[in-house]
Amino acid sequence: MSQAALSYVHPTPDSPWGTYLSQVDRVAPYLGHLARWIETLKRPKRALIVDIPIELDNGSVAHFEGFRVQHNLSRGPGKGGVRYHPDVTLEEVMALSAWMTVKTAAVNLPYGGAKGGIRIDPKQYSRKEIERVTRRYTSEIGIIIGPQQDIPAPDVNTNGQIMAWMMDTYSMNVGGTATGVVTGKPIHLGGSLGRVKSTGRGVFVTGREAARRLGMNLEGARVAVQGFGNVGSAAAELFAQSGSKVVAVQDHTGTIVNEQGLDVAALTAWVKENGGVAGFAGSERMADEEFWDVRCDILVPAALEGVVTAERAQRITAKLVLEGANGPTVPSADDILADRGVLVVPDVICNAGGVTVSYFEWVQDFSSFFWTEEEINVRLDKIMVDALCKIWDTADKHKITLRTATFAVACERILTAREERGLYP
Ligand SMILES: NC(=O)C1=CN([C@@H]2O[C@H](COP(=O)(O)OP(=O)(O)OC[C@H]3O[C@@H](n4cnc5c(N)ncnc54)[C@H](O)[C@@H]3O)[C@@H](O)[C@H]2O)C=CC1
Ligand SMILES: O=C(O)CCC(=O)C(=O)O
Repeated sequence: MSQAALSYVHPTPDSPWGTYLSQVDRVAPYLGHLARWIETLKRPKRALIVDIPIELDNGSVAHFEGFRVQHNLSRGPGKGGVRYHPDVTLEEVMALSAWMTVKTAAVNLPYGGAKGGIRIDPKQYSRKEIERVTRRYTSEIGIIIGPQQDIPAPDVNTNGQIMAWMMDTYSMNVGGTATGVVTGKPIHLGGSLGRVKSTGRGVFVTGREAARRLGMNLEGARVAVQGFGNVGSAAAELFAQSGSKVVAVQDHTGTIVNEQGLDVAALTAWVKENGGVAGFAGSERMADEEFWDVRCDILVPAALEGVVTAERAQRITAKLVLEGANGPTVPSADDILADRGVLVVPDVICNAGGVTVSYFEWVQDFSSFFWTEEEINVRLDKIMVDALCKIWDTADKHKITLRTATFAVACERILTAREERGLYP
């Protein structure tokens, strides 16, 4: 019997939750007897909405909406980042948490999926105000997070400092230092070497493997990157180090191009100093919409959801799309790219490097024994390559896209755990 749709969200075909539901529907034929559990994936286990009141620096009081959604906990504690953005909604956080469930299973980490967010533009607030927002949010979601329950991490507009405040607030509330409650922390507070660049590194590793299988040489390959934050900048740096030419970069301040290849190290320093790519000396400015027409071999969307629309999918010149962002491609665009022979390495495997090194951080925190950066990068590389290999074989076997294949591998693991744990009578 088909189940009623959730009453508290109203997804459209291209909205984040609508996109996710369509991805789940596409995997159903490949799940065999486990398909009877599929409804589990279509509703979050738990969604918490919190009010975050803080005193602003000018003495007035402001309220912010905060969310923490635990989509699925069948394979272990919840895991997933916290986003600070003015457009955050419950529906978006639900989708992001669901993609975490699929992602952690795709790389076989012992986690479920969760995500959090606060509806705030952090650029409008002082450091002290952001600290107050973070501490109040952490206290409010403290009833459902914990090293064995749900472990937040950085996402858009959050970073190691915010994780340090979250760790400190949670620790104060439980009465003892609990480093394992969040990952992506500063190194001297139990953070892991390699975590900051791990998501971008994972994007590069899956890109390198996909390019090899496509017979594409990275040396001289033209790369366009949307989003030059944690994920986009680290991926761009590794492509540049491999001899690729990063010809275009877009962020919230504008779009820049250089036919000869941008100096990625200099651009990174510029963005750190100036807050965005606009005005970078070694480049020309381009109209934002033209980014999607840039002649390139590899396209890396590494900003926000829903940017690869059906219309843009017709124009993209790349042969390989590496989804650094979560949910950048809407389902209709996915179909167009597949028909045009453009290979998409989907978010749920492509950007899994971050959560993989978060897992390493969590393990290191529990054992209080820390690994070298080389050990971390070698282990990360192996996990990503092995996972992609299994997904590729599944795609070949069923003649399906890498996205549906990733869902097939992951959902089999999630629903097997669901079945083995059973239902409480
Ligand atoms: N940080 C992490 O470890 C992980 C992040 N992701 C995903 O990667 C994506 C980027 O995350 P981060 O790099 O961490 O965030 P970030 O906050 O470090 O950077 C975000 C980037 O997106 C750009 N951006 C924002 N709005 C834009 C717009 N309208 N047009 C073009 N660019 C825009 C910003 O200027 C910035 O360069 C998100 O989808 C996130 O969920 C996925 C896995 C892990
Ligand atoms: O590092 C983590 O735990 C989660 C990172 C994240 O939010 C993501 O992969 O989208």
